[in-house]
Amino acid sequence: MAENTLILNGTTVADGIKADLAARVAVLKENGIVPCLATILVGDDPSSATYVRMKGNACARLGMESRRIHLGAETTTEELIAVIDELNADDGVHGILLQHPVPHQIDERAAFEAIAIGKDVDGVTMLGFAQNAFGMAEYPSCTPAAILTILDYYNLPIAGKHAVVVGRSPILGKPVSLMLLNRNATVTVCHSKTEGLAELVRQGDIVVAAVGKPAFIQGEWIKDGAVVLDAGYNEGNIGDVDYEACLAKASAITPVPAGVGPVTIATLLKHTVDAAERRVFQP
Ligand SMILES: Nc1nc(=O)c2c([nH]1)NC[C@@H]1CN(c3ccc(C(=O)N[C@@H](CCC(=O)O)C(=O)O)cc3)C=[N+]21
Repeated sequence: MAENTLILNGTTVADGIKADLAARVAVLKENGIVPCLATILVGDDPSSATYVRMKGNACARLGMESRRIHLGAETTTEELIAVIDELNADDGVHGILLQHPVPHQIDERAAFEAIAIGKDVDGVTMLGFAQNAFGMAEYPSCTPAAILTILDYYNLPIAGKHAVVVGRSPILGKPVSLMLLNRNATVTVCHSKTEGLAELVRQGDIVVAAVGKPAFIQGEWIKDGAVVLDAGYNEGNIGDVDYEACLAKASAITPVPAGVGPVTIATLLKHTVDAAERRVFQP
């Protein structure tokens, strides 16, 4: 393989999504509505702050509104839920994103569950997850949805393929596994306790890296001609895939940066516009 590996350009995919959204935002504004995403950041983790800032900036560039809520590192679960309840009740807010991870004293699951289903544009609630598992979600988790959007944009087949997902987190590995299954892939889900990981990854026609360990997926693990999607976002903009080594084996691969990340953000904006349209056009 190697010579003609297709670089899956997430920036191009995201630009297409955002161009479509700009027209929809304009129509909403004619109807007196500015789509609004509320982002909640708890604590002072610098990379989380960067991602949240990128989400707010992306809203601004599209003429959308964003409310950035920044809570202290000592915030309790009750205080966080009280903030979420206020945003749930606020008609000016269409989508709510609670940035993961939150400080350890907070019950993150309880906080996610507090988000009203109609505003769960990030697909983090149990009901949103269950709807997604049945292929019926209005707002599937953004990074999993971004991965499927990239595959579809490049017309890469999913049905009948063996997809190997490395990682099983509630907003990434687990939902993307179910979404690939719903598209008729045969799915293997690997994780930190998996035995014989390299052998399993080697069977993948599609490999999704969602582990959270820099450059973890090795080139020797990649089957010749596999499609590799890197959903990792480690310190220093390093993905979960050993990029050069996997590039040499893959038929197509997402880089980091400019792969899955920008499509994740565009998906979040799209879901927020969807939510605003539902409020205006089907109240
Ligand atoms: N509730 C929740 N939902 C999330 O969707 C969520 C989250 N929590 N916590 C953290 C991760 C991470 N994440 C990223 C999104 C975009 C880029 C991204 O666009 N990165 C740029 C580069 C970043 C840079 O230039 O610094 C790129 O890949 O091109 C990265 C990371 C969303 N996450």
